[in-house]
Amino acid sequence: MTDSPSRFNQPLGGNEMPRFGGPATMMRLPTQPTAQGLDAAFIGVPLDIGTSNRPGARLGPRQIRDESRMLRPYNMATRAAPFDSIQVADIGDVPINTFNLQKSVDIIEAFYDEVLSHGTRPLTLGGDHTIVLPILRAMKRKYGKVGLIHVDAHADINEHMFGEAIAHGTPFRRAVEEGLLDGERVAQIGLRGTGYAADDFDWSREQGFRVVTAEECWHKSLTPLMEEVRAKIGDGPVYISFDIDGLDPAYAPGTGTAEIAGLTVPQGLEIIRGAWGLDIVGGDLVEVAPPYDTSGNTALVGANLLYEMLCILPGVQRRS
Ligand SMILES: NC(=[NH2+])NCCC[C@H](N)C(=O)O
Ligand SMILES: [Mn+2]
Ligand SMILES: [Mn+2]
Repeated sequence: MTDSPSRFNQPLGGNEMPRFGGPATMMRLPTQPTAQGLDAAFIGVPLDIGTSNRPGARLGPRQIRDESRMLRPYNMATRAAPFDSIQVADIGDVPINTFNLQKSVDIIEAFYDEVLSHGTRPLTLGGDHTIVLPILRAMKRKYGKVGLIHVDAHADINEHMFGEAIAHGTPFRRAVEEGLLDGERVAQIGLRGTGYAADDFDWSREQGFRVVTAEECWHKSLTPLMEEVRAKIGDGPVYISFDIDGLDPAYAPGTGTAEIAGLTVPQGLEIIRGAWGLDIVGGDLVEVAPPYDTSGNTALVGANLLYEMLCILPGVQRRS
């Protein structure tokens, strides 16, 4: 059966070009210089000068794109058909200034203002978690305050790091201070490890966040939790920020601030799939550090999670 040619961009097929060949874009999709005409865009932010331990996330976008060559167009678990439904492309990387974090934040913010001006929903390949702050600033100008589904081992609500307000451990405190988030519509899932004080997670709770520690997730499906999260998030715009270190280091070793006893990959999939039906305005997958990812499997997991975010975007049909 020969399908009529789609009016939407298609990833280059694994039987058209060997998976180890072809363009080095996300899912080997077409590329274009801006988000004009796109419903969704994959964007790389190759920044890691906000990291506090292992470096390397600057190489995350390139590695996630490389490992995304294994992805096929249809989601066999949810029957989502993103490339039959919406227009998607890879619009490349944000030209950050790797010698100046503040200037990079400004560059990222301006880049996402332009992307959002087209009504496009960005799916971002990080880079370290600092990048979510400028993205959320742009989101506020487009949508007003947004809800947040945040997967992470860390709350990333530090007051500062070495006295600096901007780093990968501070973005969500800055976001609350700047009025970018609707605290009552925020869930942080996977928090764990050691802290600077016993009440480190309480600041999130004081903002109205639903804090789900890793211990609360152990040994169970997260599908029931996502029913609660969907009810909390409601109908308003919501952003997904997925720090790959929310997963256990056994499944995602290639990351900069690994913490033991994290989420499984199936639980990560349940979280994203459980957001189906929400008004997802964008998402990111951050903190993949290829120099510590000798097998490439951390980047492979990241690529799959970004694909799952694509599959739950508004407008993406599911095949009956
Ligand atoms: N996005 C991240 N990986 N954040 C890591 C922050 C680490 C932790 N908050 C610390 O201060 O040590
Ligand atoms: Mn983290
Ligand atoms: Mn983080």
